[in-house]
Amino acid sequence: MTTASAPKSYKLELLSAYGPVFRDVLKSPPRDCDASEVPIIDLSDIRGSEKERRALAMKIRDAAQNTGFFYIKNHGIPKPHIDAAFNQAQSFFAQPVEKKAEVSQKQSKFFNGWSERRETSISPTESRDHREGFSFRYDPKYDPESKDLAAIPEKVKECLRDSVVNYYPKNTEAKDAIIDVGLGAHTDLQCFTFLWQDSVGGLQVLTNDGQWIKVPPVPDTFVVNIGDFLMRLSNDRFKSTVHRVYNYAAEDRYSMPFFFGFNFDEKCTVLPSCIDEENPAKYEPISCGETKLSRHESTGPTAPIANGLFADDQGTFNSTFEHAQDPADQAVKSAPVIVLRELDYSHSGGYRKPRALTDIDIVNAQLLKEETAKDLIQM
Ligand SMILES: O=C(O)CCC(=O)C(=O)O
Ligand SMILES: [Fe+2]
Repeated sequence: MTTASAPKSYKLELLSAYGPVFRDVLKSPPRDCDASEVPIIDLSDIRGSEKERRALAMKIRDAAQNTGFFYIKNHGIPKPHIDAAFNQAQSFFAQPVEKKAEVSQKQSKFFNGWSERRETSISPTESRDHREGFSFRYDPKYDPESKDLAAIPEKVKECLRDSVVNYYPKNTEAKDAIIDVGLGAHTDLQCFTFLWQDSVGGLQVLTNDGQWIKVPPVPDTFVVNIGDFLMRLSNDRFKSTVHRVYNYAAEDRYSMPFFFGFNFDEKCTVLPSCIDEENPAKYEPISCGETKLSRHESTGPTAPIANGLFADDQGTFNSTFEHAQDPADQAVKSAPVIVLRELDYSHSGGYRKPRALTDIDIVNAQLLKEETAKDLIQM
């Protein structure tokens, strides 16, 4: 008798500006990255001779075209500033939930503020995110250290500097237990991200071959990665790479990403220098604000809970389940139903926009057989 071999890969659903995209991902465990995949680039030459600056620019270009992730060292950001920010992050998250709720992201029009554990679900294929975040936007107006605003070039003034501090609580399960993802698989939306991570580890990056690789902390470096808007600007020359976080450690993990990109009212258009006869523009101009809004709507508190099951344009249900481990979903175990929230998507303008917030008993609505519903709930 032949036994069917277990599939070696699974489909990972990702959110993009045009709706869901899928990647084949190997089921093999994450392996360590090597220096060719995520190089450490020394920025000391940034103020060197033209030759040195060119050589540095080429290293950055190669890394941006290869994995889209690299470390930078000798970046010039003073250690006391980083330590002070890290201390603030720890003190903020150590406060009681009621205190943090006073600055809840739910009250903000622009997605600033605190998001609680399991509030977001950045990856439709994975569990809810087991992390807390605090999002804010840098504005020199509120900077306690006055800055010479005239020194900032006009073009850069239009850019947005979004920041988050992330807190991934320590793992209290057994080392080999299946745990929730800290922050699910995603690409960053803006142009590029500078990420400071503490010494705990947990960041993983997806290679082109669909293998998760670990990008461990390297003292005194920042991780830099390319975001979606830079990938569009460069007509896909620079790679916006999928990444996620799992905190398997018995220690709390903190990270501080800084997203550099466009303001809400800007348009992201492919640069003329990245287009020629053989490489026509792959992307239409898009509104940065709308894209950002649509991403937040799809990942925030109202994101689908029974992720991976959604109707396509013909109303057919596609099952792309990988995990449905969310205890909130599993709470419906007692009944042979799966309640889908926010089932209804419009595809207007190429964005995946939630149109309505609905609770649907999909068994009663005869969209799913009771047996299948039970199987899905048990997964
Ligand atoms: O915590 C990390 O290492 C990564 C965080 C991240 O990817 C994000 O906030 O977009
Ligand atoms: Fe990210």
